[in-house]
Amino acid sequence: MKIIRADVIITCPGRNFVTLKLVTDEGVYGIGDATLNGRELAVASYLRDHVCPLLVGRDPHRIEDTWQYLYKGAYWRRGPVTMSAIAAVDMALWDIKAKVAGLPLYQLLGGASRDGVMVYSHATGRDIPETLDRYAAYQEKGFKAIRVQCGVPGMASVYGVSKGGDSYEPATKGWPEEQSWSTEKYLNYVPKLFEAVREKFGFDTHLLHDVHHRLTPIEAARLGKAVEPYALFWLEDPTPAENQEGFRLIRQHTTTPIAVGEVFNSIWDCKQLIEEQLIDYIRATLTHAGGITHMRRIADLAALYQVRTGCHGPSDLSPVCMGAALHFDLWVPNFGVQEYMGYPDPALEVFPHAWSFADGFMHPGEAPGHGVDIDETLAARYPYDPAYLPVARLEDGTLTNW
Ligand SMILES: O=C(O)C(=O)C[C@H](O)[C@H](O)CO
Repeated sequence: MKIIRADVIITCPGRNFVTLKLVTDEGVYGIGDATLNGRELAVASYLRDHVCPLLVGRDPHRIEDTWQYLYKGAYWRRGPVTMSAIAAVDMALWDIKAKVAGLPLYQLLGGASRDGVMVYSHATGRDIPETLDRYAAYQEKGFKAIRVQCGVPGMASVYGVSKGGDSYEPATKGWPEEQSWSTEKYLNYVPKLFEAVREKFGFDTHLLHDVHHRLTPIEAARLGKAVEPYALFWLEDPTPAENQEGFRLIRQHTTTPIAVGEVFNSIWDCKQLIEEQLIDYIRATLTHAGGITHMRRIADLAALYQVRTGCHGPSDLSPVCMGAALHFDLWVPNFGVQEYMGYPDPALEVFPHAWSFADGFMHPGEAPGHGVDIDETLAARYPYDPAYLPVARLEDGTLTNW
């Protein structure tokens, strides 16, 4: 069996997605997600100009060899662009292998370790009452785990909260939006949100929150300690993780579980955090961290230290990533939770999928492969539309972490 074509498809059904399609001489094809929010064309070019020509003629079954060939063969290792491109190839190859076997992908990984994949969604509001209403609506839909984010008095915009109060999409057209940030206002307010949730809804649903890299280690330690009574499932990205030793300080002060890793793209980014047990959940995911082949290595390392997975799953990773991630989640022994923000209808139409949701759990379905396809005719109706993630400044104008 040979790969005879490798195409990159860029489409914007509500937001931009980059998809790699590998076609074989036997007519079987596979697709992989290569979307890197705000830098989509860099990965598309990496694939089109440097990877696709190398794939034509290769045996699609040699997934490991192809992974090593693209990783070691480039000489220049790691980084989000390279690793997203490798991930797309890897996902497409696993899709092909499972289709040829006539099996859903999770069966090739080792079979199901659970009946369904617990997913969390985002309850966000401009203020606490609005967030509580959204929380109630997600509970009503059956979610067992809910992330909460809300507006902070005195701050014009806050990560995770849309200005109109509807679903949150951070990327904006034109130049990156400039947002302002005050750690003091945030730290003084956010514990009140958790208190209100626990007071109104009790402790039965898992409660999550994303700090989105905004605090220093000692500030994060203070927050983790202050919110211990609300028994969070996790506090995510409390401080930027380039400085992995910084997490020691957080750990010394609080038992609030910590989740990190959505901006990671290789096992090397996770190594110290996992080996020193500085985190409880690893958030790397298939598209940005080298596909199924590499995520399995990260999860296996994490399992040695009782760190569980909590794959990143925002609406800026395509439904292809979501489908493949659900197969991974159904199999991975040290599974924790999977993020699921959902997608606008046009995206779900461009990417027909086999997954399902019921009562807080998702299942990848039994279709051979990863169960997500692309309708190329429909995709062509939604041309690429440049958009950027925002940047954040402190109130005095200093650029800070968004
Ligand atoms: O889903 C999350 O936890 C995020 O933080 C989402 C990120 O802001 C988003 O993926 C950036 O493109």
